[in-house]
Amino acid sequence: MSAGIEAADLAARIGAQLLGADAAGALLTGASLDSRSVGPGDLYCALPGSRVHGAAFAQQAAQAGAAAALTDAAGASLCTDTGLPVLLHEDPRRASAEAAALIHHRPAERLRTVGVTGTNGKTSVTTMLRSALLDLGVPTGVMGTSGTVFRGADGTDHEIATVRTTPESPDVQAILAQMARAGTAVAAMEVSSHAMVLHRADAIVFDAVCFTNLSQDHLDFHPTMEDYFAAKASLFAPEHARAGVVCVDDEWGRRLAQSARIPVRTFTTDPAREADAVITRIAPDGFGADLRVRRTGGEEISLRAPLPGTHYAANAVAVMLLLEQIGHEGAAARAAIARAGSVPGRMELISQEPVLGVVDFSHTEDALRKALATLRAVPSTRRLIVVMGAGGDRDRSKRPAMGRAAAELADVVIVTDDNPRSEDPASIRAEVLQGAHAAAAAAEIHEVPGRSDAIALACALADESDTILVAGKGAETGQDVGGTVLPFDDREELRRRLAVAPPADSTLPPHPAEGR
Ligand SMILES: CC(=O)N[C@H]1[C@@H](OP(=O)(O)OP(=O)(O)OC[C@H]2O[C@@H](n3ccc(=O)[nH]c3=O)[C@H](O)[C@@H]2O)O[C@H](CO)[C@@H](O)[C@@H]1O[C@H](C)C(=O)N[C@@H](C)C(=O)N[C@H](CCC(=O)O)C(=O)O
Ligand SMILES: Nc1ncnc2c1ncn2[C@@H]1O[C@H](COP(=O)(O)OP(=O)(O)OP(=O)(O)O)[C@@H](O)[C@H]1O
Ligand SMILES: N[C@H](CCC[C@H](N)C(=O)O)C(=O)O
Ligand SMILES: [Mg+2]
Repeated sequence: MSAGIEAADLAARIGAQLLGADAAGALLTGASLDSRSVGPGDLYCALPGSRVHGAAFAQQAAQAGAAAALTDAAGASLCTDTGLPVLLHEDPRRASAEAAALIHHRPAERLRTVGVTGTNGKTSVTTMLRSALLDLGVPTGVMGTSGTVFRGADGTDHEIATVRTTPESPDVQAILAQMARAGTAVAAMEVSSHAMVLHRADAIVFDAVCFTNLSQDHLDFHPTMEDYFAAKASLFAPEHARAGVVCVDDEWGRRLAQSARIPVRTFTTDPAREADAVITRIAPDGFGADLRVRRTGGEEISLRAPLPGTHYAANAVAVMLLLEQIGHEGAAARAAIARAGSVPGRMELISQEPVLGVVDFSHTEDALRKALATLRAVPSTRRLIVVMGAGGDRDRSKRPAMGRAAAELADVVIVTDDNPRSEDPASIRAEVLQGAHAAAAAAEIHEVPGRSDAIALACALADESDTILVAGKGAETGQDVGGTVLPFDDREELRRRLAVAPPADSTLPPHPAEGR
């Protein structure tokens, strides 16, 4: 089905006023809210931003072939000046999702959709879900931090290089349309809190949604944890989803289970708690774990988590419950989870001996604590060495908390850089170090500017039976310094320093390389 709707029809359906002579018949075949990616026939969504009004770029969008603009009163004159037909709406950001859905003929209704939210675990759960569904023979796509990949009905894999955890709504709708056209049966996507506030995942009623957990992050964008929670919780409403799965390990999840306006099933890693699925036993096995799970009614089932730690046990159960909600139940679905394999850059095993080397995307205090506690529990671990830092132009208040967590749980902490972006790397390190030094712990603390040198120091300090965790960047392939992204991959760097051979090809089509 090819995209397209006439401007007058679109304006009527989104409740916009249409301005411009001869505007009614303009055919809109795509949409974009960034003038730099507008193509011929697109609706340019000129939105008010935090820095500038998108209408300032309407001329550029018109030159690139836009067929109309969607904007608010503040952007109207700049848009009409271009001569383009203008759809005037009081909330153009919200309207752009609905407009893009209409232009693409509501793609979310042409496949099954799963949305995963929570501070940590979104990429892990969507990736594990994709692996399990592919194993079950279901052509599946994922959209998230690691980019977008999807399998068509003919078995062909496609890749789209998306950058955000949740792309902008016109991109989300265009990608879902591509998936639907290719015959993808299930689309699993990460839904960030930014996405909920900025209406990126509007105009989708997910068949199933999942809440993994909430802990401190993004307090640069959200004024309070309550606001951050409210953004994520808003996904659990009939206009966004039909059914949900909620981890009730933390207080936020318990509140969500009570307040959700859609039916939800709950799960927990705490055997003392009540839930629809309770993990009663986690038996580490290799670099994964065998789980026992108690279901409603008391039935006990077995499930394999492909990665270690209580958090990956929780993720495996989340995947099991999501599969149930989209019609894949029982032993076959559980066997597919067991075969799911690993998640790039998440507790990724780089070497096993003489040093256990692991790369993980822990970039919050909670994730760092989980990763360090998991590695501490590995019987072969003698000393635990962590290389970590915190991102620039992101929540500053998490930096000391991350430093403190590292110093409390590791024996050696090497504080280094992690995408300083526009900030001074030394001042970011100072904030992390302040937390590390404040910890009531005896950890040895080093500051090493330059991530490559930091990883080198970790490898030099490691003796036989020590464990190295390189935290924060996971599968990222670049280091953003002052807006320039320099090639950098923790996994390659650690492999090189430990003189480990790169892994054999995975059987799954790879995710596109993560940007930053
Ligand atoms: C904080 C945040 O999310 N800001 C988003 C917001 O930017 P803004 O309001 O500052 O936009 P602006 O720079 O004032 O520009 C106004 C408008 O002009 C447009 N523009 C601007 C310049 C130009 O040349 N042409 C053009 O059309 C912009 O696309 C925008 O629509 O609206 C823009 C699009 O309208 C988004 O691209 C932008 O995301 C920026 C890039 C961003 O970095 N977001 C990150 C923090 C983010 O979304 N992260 C979450 C993290 C998830 C997680 O970790 O859980 C994610 O989902 O990825
Ligand atoms: N269920 C979980 N609970 C807590 N921590 C987790 C969980 N799952 C994964 N983690 C930790 O969080 C890190 C990030 O995981 P993942 O990439 O899956 O999260 P995300 O929600 O997609 O993050 P982002 O917001 O950056 O997209 C992992 O490397 C791991 O350390
Ligand atoms: N989705 C997260 C990723 C953070 C990754 C970390 N390496 C950093 O740069 O802070 C964010 O944009 O906040
Ligand atoms: Mg993610």
